[in-house]
Amino acid sequence: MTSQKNTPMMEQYLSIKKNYPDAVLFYRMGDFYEMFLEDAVKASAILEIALTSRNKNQEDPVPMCGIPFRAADSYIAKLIENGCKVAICEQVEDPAAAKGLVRREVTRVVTPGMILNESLLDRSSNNYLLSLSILEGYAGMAWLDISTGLFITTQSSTVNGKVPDELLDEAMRVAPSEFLLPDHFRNDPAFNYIRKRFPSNGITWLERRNFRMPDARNRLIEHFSTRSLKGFGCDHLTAALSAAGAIMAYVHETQLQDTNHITSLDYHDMKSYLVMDERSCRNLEIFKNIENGGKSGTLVTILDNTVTAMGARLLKNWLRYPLKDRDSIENRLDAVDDAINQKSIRNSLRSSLKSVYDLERLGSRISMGHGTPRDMLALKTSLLKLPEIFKDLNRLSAPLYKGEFIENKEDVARDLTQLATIIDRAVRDDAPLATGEGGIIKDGYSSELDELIELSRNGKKWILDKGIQEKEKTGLSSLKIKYNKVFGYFIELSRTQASSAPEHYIRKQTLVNAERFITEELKEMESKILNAQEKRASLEYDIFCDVKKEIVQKTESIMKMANFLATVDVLTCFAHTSELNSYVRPKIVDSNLFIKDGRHPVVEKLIEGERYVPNSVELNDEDQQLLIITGPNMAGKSTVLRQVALQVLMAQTGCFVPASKAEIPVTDRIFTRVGALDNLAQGQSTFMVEMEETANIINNATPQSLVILDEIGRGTSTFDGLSIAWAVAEHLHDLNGGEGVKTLFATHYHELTRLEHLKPRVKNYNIAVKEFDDNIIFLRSLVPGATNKSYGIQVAKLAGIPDKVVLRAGEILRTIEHQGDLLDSSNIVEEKDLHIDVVGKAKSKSNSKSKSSSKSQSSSKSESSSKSKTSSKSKSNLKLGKNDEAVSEQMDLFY
Ligand SMILES: Nc1ncnc2c1ncn2[C@@H]1O[C@H](COP(=O)(O)OP(=O)(O)OP(=O)(O)O)[C@@H](O)[C@H]1O
Repeated sequence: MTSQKNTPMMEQYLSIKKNYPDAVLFYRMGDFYEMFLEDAVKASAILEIALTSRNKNQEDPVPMCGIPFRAADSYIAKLIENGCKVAICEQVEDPAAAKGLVRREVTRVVTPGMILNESLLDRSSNNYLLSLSILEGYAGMAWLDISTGLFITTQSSTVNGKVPDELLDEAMRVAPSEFLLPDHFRNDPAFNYIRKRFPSNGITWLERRNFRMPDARNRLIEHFSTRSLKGFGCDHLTAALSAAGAIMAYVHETQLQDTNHITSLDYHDMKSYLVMDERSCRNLEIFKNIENGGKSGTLVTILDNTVTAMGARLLKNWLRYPLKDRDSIENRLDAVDDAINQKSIRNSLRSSLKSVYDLERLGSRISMGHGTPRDMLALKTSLLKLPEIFKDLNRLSAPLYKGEFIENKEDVARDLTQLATIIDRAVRDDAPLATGEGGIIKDGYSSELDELIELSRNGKKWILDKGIQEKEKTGLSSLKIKYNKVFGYFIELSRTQASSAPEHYIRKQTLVNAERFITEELKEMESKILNAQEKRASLEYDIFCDVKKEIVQKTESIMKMANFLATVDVLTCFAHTSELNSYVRPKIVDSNLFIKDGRHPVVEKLIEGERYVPNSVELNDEDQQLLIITGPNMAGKSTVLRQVALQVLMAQTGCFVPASKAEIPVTDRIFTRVGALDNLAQGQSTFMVEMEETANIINNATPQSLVILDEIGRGTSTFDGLSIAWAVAEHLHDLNGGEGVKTLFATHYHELTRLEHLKPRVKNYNIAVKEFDDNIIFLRSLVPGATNKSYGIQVAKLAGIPDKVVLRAGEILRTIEHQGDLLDSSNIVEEKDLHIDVVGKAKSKSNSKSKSSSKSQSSSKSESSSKSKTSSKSKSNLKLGKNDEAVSEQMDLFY
């Protein structure tokens, strides 16, 4: 489009648009946001709205589409979901007062990580923007939730100049909706990881200068109005500050308004928390289930009985970062204990907290200039609940309820009481959502406003009264005050009385029977009445802004209180959930883990038609550090494994646990290798994922870790798998200079149970079942000792595999068990030789003589093949089930 052809409006549009090339520009025109050119083509397709054009009849029509400004939120949400950014361009002067084209400016840019609108956010989740930077041998990371002001940073040493895995894992845990990466790394393979793992999350490439030090640091200092960042404990962490400073630059660039609600930068010391990588979070179904990524069947849904949105978010953060400091864990447990014992206080607290709105997001919205009168009312309602809440808290004894960790507690309390009073005095209880039409401010707050309200309410009455007063004063009986569009209000006298009109009456019109006059007072009043509504709305808006300023000044106090109330909410929620589900207080110990009658917190709630069978587990550093757990499919091996991991996690979060007694040692990492979660979409095979996870465990587990291994080696040939499983079990036992690591190892490789005799701290357990005819009954209890049966075929039958196939599998299994050589197919009776008799038993048509001769032949064959192939480790040496001596013998070779 050439500039000669452009209208002034289009010129204005293009000059604004050029600063926001990667955003869809919402250009405000009256009651609509219009989009033009490529933006219109793109947005109309996503939003499914009509694409029209400006200058239709000209050679070069401009594609356009529009949406009503009142409905903008839902359209913005749809564009964001589709990976777009939206720049909102408003009219920044009154169109009526504007000379020529109305001035317009972009007032904010909405990106996936920069959402403030409540309707676009999940109340119980933080919405993070995360940035990464590499500087001077360190990788820094910072993440911000602009909707709550939570701002965190951390850093680690780089590995071969790259972002280390621990930081990338952390990024996965944070799960941001938008990444901010340095532009100069656009082609750096180190960042492929992010591109691969977060294909649907927006990546914004930011110019290098935003990450540069010392500018990044200075930006932060300026924002927090501090002299250094020492108070935040991160003044020396250059890479962390580079990442955080870049976030701040992006905030300034996109928000274009105050961000006072970002009151601190928290340094996240990864070493202070129990580490659980993203895969383990998935494996243990803490936040998302494995089946479809939804919330059902997750730990968080069982534990989350919080009553505020802030509490729900904090609970997730606590679960994401369980503590490692024993005193801090005990502090939380004390508080939960206290609230369990004081049921009536707890109930009263939870009922008060229910009336507390989302202070973090309210505070943020108001501070960024988006607050509505209703937000103020919500803030007031919440603040007015504080005295009741603190009265209850004072009746509890645990230190965490005392709010002692609220810095300058007295100032905060005073600030918030003042604020509640100001809002209460100023804002009407029935204030509207919007600020444009008045009806916000209470009578009596401002005499000027009262007069305006009085005028707009009683304007007509004033005129009527004025007419009566004038009539009385002048004694002119025909005097009337009337109104028309031409003159506004005027006084009308009959022709006969018109000559007696007082001198200050100004003649305006002569009619056949009457004369019309105005007076200065009447005109003054008229303009007051006619403008009253408009003036009232504008004065109310000014007062509303004044109240807003008061609130903004106290943002820090609001945020501190929000955080405190969220903590109280989570602690009382833990108490409520623990009582509801009969959890017990775990004893935090030094080394040995002991859980008596433990239950899986989720499975116990979800199983139907069966009672949950509790199980006890002990892991110690003397004689049972690595438990080999065998048992049939479906017996409950995975459930026991996960329940132990979840109990450790719950205990270190500060929650009670589902057991009759629990001693939990402070654990530094929980590693899990559970099931087969394919990462095919990311180009990794099931086996590759399994081995990567196993390698991660072997390389990083410490004596304080807990390792959960569920059937490793399953994704490859049985012989390879068994060998790997065996070697991994040995390695974990001998890890850390022989100290070993607490491990629960569930397996179908029964050969592994031999390790109990070979390694001092290995102990066999199995999940008991009862055989009954050809069926099994699951007893679900974990008992000492090994089992050597898988009952896979019985389970297949339970799962609905057709009888014919089940019977055939049984026949094959028996043959293999007797002959011992899987690959020698000549041992397997031909399928056509099988038939199913009326009672469902499979029989071979071959007579017993031929069967036994074939058996003896194959067994001698098997023996010779076993001998000849041992050294070459051929797969044909595979033995399954009871017949495992050969494999065990081979394993013995390693000792
Ligand atoms: N202690 C228990 N009490 C009652 N039901 C249980 C218990 N443990 C497990 N279950 C039930 O058994 C089902 C199967 O358990 P799980 O997946 O742990 O078995 P598994 O032994 O790991 O099976 P596989 O070897 O096939 O993976 C669970 O989904 C649950 O419904």
